Amino acid sequence: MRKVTMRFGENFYLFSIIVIVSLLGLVYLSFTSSKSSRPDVATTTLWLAPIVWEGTFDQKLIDNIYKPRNITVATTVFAVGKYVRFLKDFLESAEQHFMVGYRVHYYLFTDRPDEVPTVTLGEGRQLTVIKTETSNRWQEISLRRMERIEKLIEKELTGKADYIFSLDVDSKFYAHWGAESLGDLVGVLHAWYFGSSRNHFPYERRPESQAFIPFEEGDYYYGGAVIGGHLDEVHKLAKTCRMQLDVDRANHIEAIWQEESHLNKYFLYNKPSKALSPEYLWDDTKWKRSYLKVVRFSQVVKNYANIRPNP
Ligand SMILES: CC(=O)N[C@H]1[C@@H](OP(=O)(O)OP(=O)(O)OC[C@H]2O[C@@H](n3ccc(=O)[nH]c3=O)[C@H](O)[C@@H]2O)O[C@H](CO)[C@H](O)[C@@H]1O
Ligand SMILES: [Mn+2]
Repeated sequence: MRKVTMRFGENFYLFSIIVIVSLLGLVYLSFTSSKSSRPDVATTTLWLAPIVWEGTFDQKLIDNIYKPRNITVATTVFAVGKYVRFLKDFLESAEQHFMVGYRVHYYLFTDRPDEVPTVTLGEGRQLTVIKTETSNRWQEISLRRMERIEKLIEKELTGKADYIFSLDVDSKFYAHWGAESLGDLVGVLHAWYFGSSRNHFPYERRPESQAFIPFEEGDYYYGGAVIGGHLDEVHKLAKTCRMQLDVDRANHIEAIWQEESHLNKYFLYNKPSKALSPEYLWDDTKWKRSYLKVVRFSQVVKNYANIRPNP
């Protein structure tokens, strides 16, 4: 009889411990899984594409997915006229922070090949200089990128690269920019318009332009300085924007922010599969906001009158 009581006592003790440990486990799990790592910002778009912020991804897990695929990331950079002066900082900082550990092939378009600085590239990284003509209008230099990207993908990249990024050269990398940025079609949320309501976005508002977006439409304002994605998707984007730019040209109209306006129109009807937060396109002149935990890539301060061929 005594033995039975003892066994019951022991079992009860063990049972209580199991219950307490399980409860603590449940509390821990519900706490860690329901708590968003970034409650201060939206981390998905309304069409459930991720918005990439510091704290929303695990770099090791992402590298485990992309590294075995042995991918190549083509990266187009335009340095026409005096913009060659930005190349050194751009390339040196890219070698420190941009897609480190991945194969990167820079395609550098310039009218001044002799002025391209020598920058030591890491393993698996290369640079091809492509001579291109200049223009006496900066707007033209900027918007012509679409057609050059379109042709580059058609003539050069098929079978040689998997992803492509087009990046503004008047910029610098300050921190990690890795495979978390890859996706089928990738746009960046423009730092100056992030958080503004859409009627404040500087979309093209004249219906005569192919880039026209009415006031009651629009999701975000995307920056023209970063366009990315899978080769096929970026080819479709560049070709469509180039065709729309051609129609505008024939109608003697230039969209307010040139190819950036056409890009915004494109993204309105062809939603990006991933959006990069303003961490990926900040501006050195902009006051750092509390949501900005890290600046990865930022536009450097420039004297427009000094470097552009026209006002
Ligand atoms: C931060 C951002 O989203 N910037 C966009 C914005 O102004 P930005 O003021 O950033 O335009 P920008 O002067 O940097 O020109 C865009 C790019 O074109 C190239 N370039 C331009 C002029 C020149 O003389 N030589 C030259 O090489 C260069 O690669 C430069 O980075 O609007 C432009 C279109 O109007 C582009 O969409 C830019 O990407
Ligand atoms: Mn720029």
